Amino acid sequence: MQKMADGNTPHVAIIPSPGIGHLIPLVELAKRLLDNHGFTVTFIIPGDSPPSKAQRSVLNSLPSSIASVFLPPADLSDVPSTARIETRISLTVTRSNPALRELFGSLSAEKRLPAVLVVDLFGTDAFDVAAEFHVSPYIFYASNANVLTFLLHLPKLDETVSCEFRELTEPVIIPGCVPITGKDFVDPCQDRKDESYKWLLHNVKRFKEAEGILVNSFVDLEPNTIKIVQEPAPDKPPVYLIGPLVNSGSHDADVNDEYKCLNWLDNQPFGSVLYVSFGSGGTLTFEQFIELALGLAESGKRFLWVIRSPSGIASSSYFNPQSRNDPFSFLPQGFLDRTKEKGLVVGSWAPQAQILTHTSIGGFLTHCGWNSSLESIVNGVPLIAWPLYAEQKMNALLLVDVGAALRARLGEDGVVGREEVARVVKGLIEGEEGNAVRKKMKELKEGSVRVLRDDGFSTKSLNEVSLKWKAHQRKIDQEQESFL
Ligand SMILES: O=c1ccn([C@@H]2O[C@H](COP(=O)(O)OP(=O)(O)O[C@H]3O[C@H](CO)[C@@H](O)[C@H](O)[C@H]3O)[C@@H](O)[C@H]2O)c(=O)[nH]1
Repeated sequence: MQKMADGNTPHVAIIPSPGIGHLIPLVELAKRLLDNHGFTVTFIIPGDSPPSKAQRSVLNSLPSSIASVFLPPADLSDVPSTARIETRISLTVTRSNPALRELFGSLSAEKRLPAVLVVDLFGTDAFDVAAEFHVSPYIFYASNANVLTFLLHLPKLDETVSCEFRELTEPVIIPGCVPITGKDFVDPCQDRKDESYKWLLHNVKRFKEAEGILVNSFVDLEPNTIKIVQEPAPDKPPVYLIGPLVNSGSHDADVNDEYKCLNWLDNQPFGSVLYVSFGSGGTLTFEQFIELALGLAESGKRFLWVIRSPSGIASSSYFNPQSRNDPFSFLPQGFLDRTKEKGLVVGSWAPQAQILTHTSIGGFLTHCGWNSSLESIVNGVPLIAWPLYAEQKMNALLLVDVGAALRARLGEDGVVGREEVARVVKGLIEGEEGNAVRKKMKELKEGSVRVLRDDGFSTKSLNEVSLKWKAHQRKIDQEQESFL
């Protein structure tokens, strides 16, 4: 355990559920709470195995006033290996409650109990422990207000729709949301009999127990949704838009890869390179991997592609971004030679935050993970949406709807063919449609700067939350005093 909060300093505990995509924005939240609001922060990390290299590298990069406590691994030995990621993530948090209770017990004995516990989408069972210690429960929703609105509506959909959502023939209209077909609902909703759906519903039903929900989005990106999601309603906690909180470090990138990527980008023309990456865990099928490779080559455009060994399960690298096999061995024969003038291919992990700020980058082909989407937006980099799993199809709909992304279209066989890859890549980098997206991205980038100024929308929202948290800290401190 690293240094922990001193008594009397406002103290927040954060539980990121497993997955780097959940940890990274919470780390940025912690830094903001420390720098702008004088909080000390303790990360409490649950897992079902010892912490990964990626987790350690992210947490080790933090200032010493942000502490980290790794809870003992939760026992998931009875969970089938075929269980979906949402099931594993939720169970890990739920089964870590005894260890969390013990930790809060010792913090309380030392008068260092946090005023607030922040969890993410899959962490609401930790509210049981928060309630026992009078710690105020909050949710940090790491994706956008559009998907949050959908999730808040999910219990009602669950009651009113009897078939599988994917069988619905009409798009579902939810006030404040982009119209959405059942097939594009978040992944765990694709099979209502699966445990992952039950866990999602379980967590979402507990959202109402939170004192507030913080969302990593900002007003310019989804103005209509925000108006609706912030309207007070029974069973809906106040919603605060505090984003964009984006990755500011290179974390797990290999230094050689980091140097290779940035050095290569230094030698490319301004705005010419398409960055291609599917986040911390996304993988393509072998067939799709090949079509993407051939399409990139056929486009004739420059690209920086982060590859991972293909797999039949799109989220197969979620808990461990590193490929088990050599991903280069799956590339079409002669590919690297054929594209060496135009392309750079790196394995598994790249310094994405630095790449997206580089002036040679002209576009980002992304799986629409929300962190990647925001990192692109704050740098004004136009997107090609290529969603894979989780809530990424909903993110893609939103990004295309606001004009921030072009969409790579699936063929009838469910694969994006090489011609389509070449079409959409050329369209983004040099086409008229690319210009429109670039223009929109410029506006969004400006908006993302505005909301984070001293008097900006997101800054004011976080100020409001911070005042509430400090008031609760005083109450907790008084309670602890009166026990003496
Ligand atoms: O080579 C890489 C790949 C990723 N990253 C970083 O890792 C993060 C990836 O986050 P994200 O783009 O959101 O993707 P996932 O890791 O897939 O995120 C999970 O969590 C997100 C937030 O809840 C969801 O939006 C996604 O659907 C879900 O898969 C970003 O900060 C990237 O900068 C790197 O630095 N280098």
